[in-house]
Amino acid sequence: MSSIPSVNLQEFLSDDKTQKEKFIKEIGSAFENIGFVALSGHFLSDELVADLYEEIKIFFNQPQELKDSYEIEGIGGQRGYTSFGKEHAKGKKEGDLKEFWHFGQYVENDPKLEAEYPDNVIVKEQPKFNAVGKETFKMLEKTAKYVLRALALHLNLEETYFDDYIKNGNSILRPIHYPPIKDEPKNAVRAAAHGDINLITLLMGAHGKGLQVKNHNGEWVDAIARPDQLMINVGDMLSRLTNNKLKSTIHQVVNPPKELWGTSRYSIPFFMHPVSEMPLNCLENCVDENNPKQFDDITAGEFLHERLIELGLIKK
Ligand SMILES: O=C(O)CCC(=O)C(=O)O
Ligand SMILES: [Fe+2]
Repeated sequence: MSSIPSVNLQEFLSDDKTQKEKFIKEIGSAFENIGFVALSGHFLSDELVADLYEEIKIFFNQPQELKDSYEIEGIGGQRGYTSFGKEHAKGKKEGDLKEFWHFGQYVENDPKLEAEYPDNVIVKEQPKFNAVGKETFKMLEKTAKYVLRALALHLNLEETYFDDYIKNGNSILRPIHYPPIKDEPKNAVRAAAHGDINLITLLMGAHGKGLQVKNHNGEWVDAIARPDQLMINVGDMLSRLTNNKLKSTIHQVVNPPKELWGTSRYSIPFFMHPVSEMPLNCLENCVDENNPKQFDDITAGEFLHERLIELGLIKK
């Protein structure tokens, strides 16, 4: 049995109060313990998922020169292409063995945020690439909104507590390509051990081996989802907000055994971020004598900036 619990979002969306409460309890306790859950009943269709994989595989297969023309200077890799080996985990000097693309927020009715966020980058060679990315972004954002509503109820907050913070939030959809491995990597893995920065992450593509999660005993356990499930985890922002009641669990993507070095891995995380002004100050009802406040007050924007420097994506 996998140590990552499974939940079905349709239970939360049903009119049956018992089903709804069951979902809240299950996801709440999963996030207080292992920090990860496999979720079915989301808003992505099989067709959309297949279309996005097709588009990103075409893109990552393009000549390096063409991909490099989509790497934009001065925006900390927040949109468009980031080349192989550039990002490293916090505290590590070796780059991860991956290249990736970033789709960002499609701001609606908010000129201030439109000016704050970098524009999405259009891939001219692939007419469907951007439309498919945008649709996937929207469906994952909608899924994440309901997951956060369930978590708000679990935390004894208003159900819609997160709604205004995530509307036009600084979220990122990141298709990743881990290329075939040619030479024995020196101290580098596909993705070194890290916690995610954001509120929650929704990951497509966790149905092959590779992703591992560190449990309470410090052991690495495989995190494998069924093809119809998204892997969802708590990020550092939500852990700070809840004074670590919800756990942002360290995870990594290991290199495959040598006989599989010739194969690529593709995965597509959606990092749900709030708007930069959201305070991540520990919630009052998560602090008491037994759980003293563990984190300094900070906004989401300040926290993100700090991390992008630590990951090597922005220079100080
Ligand atoms: O590729 C994966 O399965 C996970 C990637 C990941 O953890 C991340 O990009 O934050
Ligand atoms: Fe991650």
